[in-house]
Amino acid sequence: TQSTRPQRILGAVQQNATRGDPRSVVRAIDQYCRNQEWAMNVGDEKGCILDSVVSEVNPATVLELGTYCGYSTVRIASLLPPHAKLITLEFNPEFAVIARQVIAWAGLEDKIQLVEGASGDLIPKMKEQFGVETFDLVFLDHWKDRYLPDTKLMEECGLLRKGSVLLADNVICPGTPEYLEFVRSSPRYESQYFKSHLEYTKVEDGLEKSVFLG
Ligand SMILES: O=C(NCCCOCn1ccc2cnccc21)c1cc(-c2ccc(F)cc2)cc(O)c1O
Ligand SMILES: [Mg+2]
Repeated sequence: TQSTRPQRILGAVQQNATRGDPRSVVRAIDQYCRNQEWAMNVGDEKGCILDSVVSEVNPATVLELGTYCGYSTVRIASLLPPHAKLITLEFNPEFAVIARQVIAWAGLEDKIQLVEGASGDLIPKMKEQFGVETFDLVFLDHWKDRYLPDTKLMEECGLLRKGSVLLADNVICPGTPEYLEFVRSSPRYESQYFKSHLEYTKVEDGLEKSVFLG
């Protein structure tokens, strides 16, 4: 029976990455997706921008919306201080099955909690079910038309504090026009655009970093 793209990405990790070495997992996925078949990981170029923001924020609590195969999950978690926690939400059960194995290969299970379901349902349960107060960093990489409603929902649920950083992937391609308009015009956010390219291509894309001002 035909394998799926996520299954082939997991295979590339198991064949080319060293167990317990997150950076080798990241490298193996980038090499596979650049040389064999494209996949919607944040990728190496935007990944460097992601790394710099994670290192600058040095977050104790991270929320990732959109796990896919766990590439950015592993990339972020590999930079977190001890005892820091990353919660990642994935809607697609098949992606979740693969991501759990990629996260395990990287040896980062203790820092990462993968939760399956829709952000609109799970965000209101964050405090009671996952013991979260507020998030220091949120990486938005899920359905592009959910970035704005979920940002408003996180505000309403008291999950953002003065200084919380939102980092959004794909603000140009596929694009998140309503989200961009909101964070760039709202007095409650200080936004900055990091120009880059769509993963593994020459197409323009970028990350938008928005600091919640409270
Ligand atoms: O679509 C993309 N990502 C989203 C996946 C579904 O996410 C669904 N999803 C994941 C948690 C979650 C929680 N609640 C609801 C939905 C939830 C995505 C797409 C492209 C892309 C660019 C050019 C193309 F020609 C084709 C595709 C690039 C990216 O970097 C992306 O991230
Ligand atoms: Mg993306």
